[in-house]
Amino acid sequence: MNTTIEKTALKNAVILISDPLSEEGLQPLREAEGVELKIRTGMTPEELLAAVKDADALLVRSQTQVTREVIEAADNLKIIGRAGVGVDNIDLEAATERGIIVVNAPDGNTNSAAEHTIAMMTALARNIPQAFVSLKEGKWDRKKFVGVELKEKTLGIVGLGRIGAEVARRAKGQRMSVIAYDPFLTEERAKEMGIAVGTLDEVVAAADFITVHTPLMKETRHLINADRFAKMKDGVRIINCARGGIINEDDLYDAIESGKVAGAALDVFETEPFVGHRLLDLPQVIATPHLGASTIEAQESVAIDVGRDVVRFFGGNPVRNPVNMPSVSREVLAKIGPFFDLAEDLGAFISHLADKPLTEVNIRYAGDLAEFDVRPLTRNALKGILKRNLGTHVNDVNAKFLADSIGIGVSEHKTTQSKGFQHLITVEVKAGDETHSVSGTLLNGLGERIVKVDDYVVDVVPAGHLLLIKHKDQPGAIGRVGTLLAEENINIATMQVGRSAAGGDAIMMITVDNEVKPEEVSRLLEIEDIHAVRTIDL
Ligand SMILES: NC(=O)c1ccc[n+]([C@@H]2O[C@H](COP(=O)([O-])OP(=O)(O)OC[C@H]3O[C@@H](n4cnc5c(N)ncnc54)[C@H](O)[C@@H]3O)[C@@H](O)[C@H]2O)c1
Ligand SMILES: O=C(O)[C@H](O)COP(=O)(O)O
Repeated sequence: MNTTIEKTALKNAVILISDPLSEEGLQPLREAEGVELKIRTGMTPEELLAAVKDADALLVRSQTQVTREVIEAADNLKIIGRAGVGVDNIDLEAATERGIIVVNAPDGNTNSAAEHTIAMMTALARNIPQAFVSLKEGKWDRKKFVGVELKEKTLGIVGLGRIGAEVARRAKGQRMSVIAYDPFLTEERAKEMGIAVGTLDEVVAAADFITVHTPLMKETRHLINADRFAKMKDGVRIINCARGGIINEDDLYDAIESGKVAGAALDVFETEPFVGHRLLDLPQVIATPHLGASTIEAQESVAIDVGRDVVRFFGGNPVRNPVNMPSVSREVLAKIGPFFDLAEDLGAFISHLADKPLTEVNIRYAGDLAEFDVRPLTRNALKGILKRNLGTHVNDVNAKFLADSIGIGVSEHKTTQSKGFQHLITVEVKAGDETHSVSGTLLNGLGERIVKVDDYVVDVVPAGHLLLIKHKDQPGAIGRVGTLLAEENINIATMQVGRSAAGGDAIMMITVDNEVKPEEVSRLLEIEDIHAVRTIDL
C-alpha cells in the first residue's frame, strides 16, 4: 500500500549522524537491515556539506545547523531527524520545498528539561553556583550568598506546553503560586492544574520568578525585551531553559545592571557556544552550556524515538512525529489510511482531464470520512494531480507547498451526508473556464472504484491503462471504438458507458490491457461523433 510517504527501501540507506547521539538510542537503526550509519560529529560547515551529499537521512541535535545550503547539497536526502524538540536549527522551508520530511522527538526530553529548569531556579534563588566557586577558591563566605525562598513566591510561566506544564507541577510542589501565559491555555485547563492564567503582560507583572518555555519562532524572538522588563517587579529572577533569543540578551544585561532583575539562570543562548559573553561576567548570572536535555535517560529516549521514525519512514510506514506535515494519531490513521491510494489515484485521474493550467482544486469528503482529519488525504490527492507534470519529486511533504507556489488554490470540504456511499471522495479541478470532477469510493472487500466522472455515473477500477472517450450518444459509437481497438490489437478488459441524456453527450471508460499509443488515439478521434480521447495510466 502507498502510505503517507513515498516508499523507499531501507536497504543501502546512508544515515549521517552529525551530533552526539546516545549509543543505546541508536539500536533501532543498528538493528535495521542494510543501513549504513555514518557517525561524523563535530564537522565544520564545509565538512558537513561534503558529508551530506550522499546521505539518505541526517540525524542531528541542536548543534548542527541544517541550513538551506546543507539541504541543497544533499542529493539523496529524504528525512531529517531531530533527536530532541527544537527545530530552529533546521531550515524547515527549504526541507519542505525539497520534499524532505523532518521528524523530531518531542516527548523524550520533557522531564529532563523540566528538572533542569527547577534545578536552575533553585540554584539561582540560593546562589549555589556562586557559593560553590567561592568555596573552591578557599573562601568561607556565608553572608554574601544569602538567598530567597521559593515558597509563597509567584512563578510566571511563558509557554505552557509539555515542559512548561511539568515545571508548573513541580513548582506547586515547592509551594509556589503559578501564573501562566500560553495562547492555547484555557481557564478550564488552568483551573484543573491549580494555576492562574494571564496575558503575557499580566504574567510578567505578577511574577517573582519568570521562566520561558516557548519554541523560538518569529513571534517569540525577543518576547522578553526592555519593554517587558520595565513591567516586571523589581528584583525579579529570570530563567531560560528553552531557547536563546526568546529573551533579548542585551536588554537582560541592562536590566540586571540597573538592578531591575536580581538574577538570571540561562541554559540556552542566542549564539551557541556562548563563551566570552559579557552576561557571563555578571555575578547575578548563572549558566549551563545547553544541558536541559543532557541526561542519560533523555538522550536514550530521543535517539530511540527518532531512530524508530527513520526506520518507519524507510519501511514505507507513517512516521509518528512529523514536523513539516500534519501528524495523524494512530486511531485516525486506521480510519483514513485505507483511502491514501484512492485519493492519489483520483488526483492522478483528474490531472488528465483539464487542458489548461489548474487554478483551483477542491477536495470534498462525504460520509464517514468527514469526521476525521483528512489533510493527509488532501496531500495525497494533490500529489496525484501534480505528479503528472512535476514528476516524482512531488511527495506528501511538498505537495501543498508546490501547489501554493504555482498558484493553485486548494480547499477541503466535508459533509457527513453521502447519498448511496458510506464514504466518497470527490476531487474537483478548475482550469480556466473548465471544471472537472471525479468521485471515488472504497467498496467493502472489492477495493477502489471511480463512481462519477464529471456528470456521468460510472463504476471503474482506477488501475492500469484507461481510455476516457467523450462522444455523442448514438447507435454504433461503442461498436466502432471496439472494432478499432481490436484492429490495433488492444484488448478491452472492462467498458463502462454513461450519458447525460439519450442522444446527448456520453462517455466511455475503457480499461485496456496495454498502453494506447498517440497514433491510436488519433485514429479514435477520426471516428465520427467522438469529441475527445484521454489516455490515463494509473
Ligand atoms: N534546554 C534544553 O536542552 C531544552 C530541552 C528540551 C526542550 N527545549 C526547548 O523548550 C521549549 C519548549 O519545549 P516543549 O517540548 O515544552 O514544547 P511544546 O511545543 O510542548 O510547548 C511550547 C508551548 O509554547 C506555546 N507558545 C507558542 N508561542 C507562544 C507565545 N508567543 N507565547 C506564549 N506561549 C507560546 C505553545 O502554545 C506551546 O504550548 C522549546 O523551545 C524547546 O526547544 C530546550
Ligand atoms: O530542543 C531540544 O530538544 C533541546 O534544546 C535539546 O537540545 P540538544 O539535543 O542539543 O541537547
